[in-house]
Amino acid sequence: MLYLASQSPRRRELLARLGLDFDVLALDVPEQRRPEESAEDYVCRVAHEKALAGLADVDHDQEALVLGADTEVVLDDEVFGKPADAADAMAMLRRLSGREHRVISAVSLVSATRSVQAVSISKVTFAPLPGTLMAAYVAGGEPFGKAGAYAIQGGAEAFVTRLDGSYSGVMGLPLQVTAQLLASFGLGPMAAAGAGTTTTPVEAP
Ligand SMILES: Cc1cn([C@H]2C[C@H](O)[C@@H](COP(=O)(O)OP(=O)(O)OP(=O)(O)O)O2)c(=O)[nH]c1=O
Repeated sequence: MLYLASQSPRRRELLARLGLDFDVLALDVPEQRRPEESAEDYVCRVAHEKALAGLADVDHDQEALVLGADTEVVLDDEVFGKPADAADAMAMLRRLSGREHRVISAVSLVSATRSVQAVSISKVTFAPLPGTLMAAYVAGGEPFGKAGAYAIQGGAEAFVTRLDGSYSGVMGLPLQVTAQLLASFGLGPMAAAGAGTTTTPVEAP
């Protein structure tokens, strides 16, 4: 059985697009970057910890395959997670306004015997955002529960002047690399098609 170790409705919606049956596990894994840890290492570690926590949760199922993912917005080397409150959301949007940032999304897939992971890094550029626009966006509530205080799949699509990378990755689950990871377990559209891969999933430590 495939399990999605995530409370994110976006991840549920995106994974469903691959046409697989899966169950959702509600877990709460702490997200705290370690001193000296690079942004990319941090995102990969958290995705892997979510998958491992999910695997522990379904230890009754010997056939379990668990997918964990993490998404963070990174400006220079600063990681923007989900905003704590409206002031925090405003501060993040002000920093992102008129600049390019990265969105790092990592995916980890674990079974009792094997684990693989992949990371997707997208570059997103925001137009300069008027203060009134940011204030209205925050007041509308969309920033909450979203890394970097925005949703590309929502009103923030109008902020984006350039996206270089994976739209689904920015939304929370990069579907191309996810399909590749699933194919390495013989699942999903890329396995069914016997498709070649452009990125080799790496065995997780
Ligand atoms: C940048 C961006 C993020 N997001 C969301 C995706 C994720 O849900 C969230 C990043 O937080 P995460 O900590 O990656 O995920 P989560 O806490 O929502 O869910 P879980 O840990 O249970 O898997 O931000 C968008 O929906 N749209 C966007 O454009």
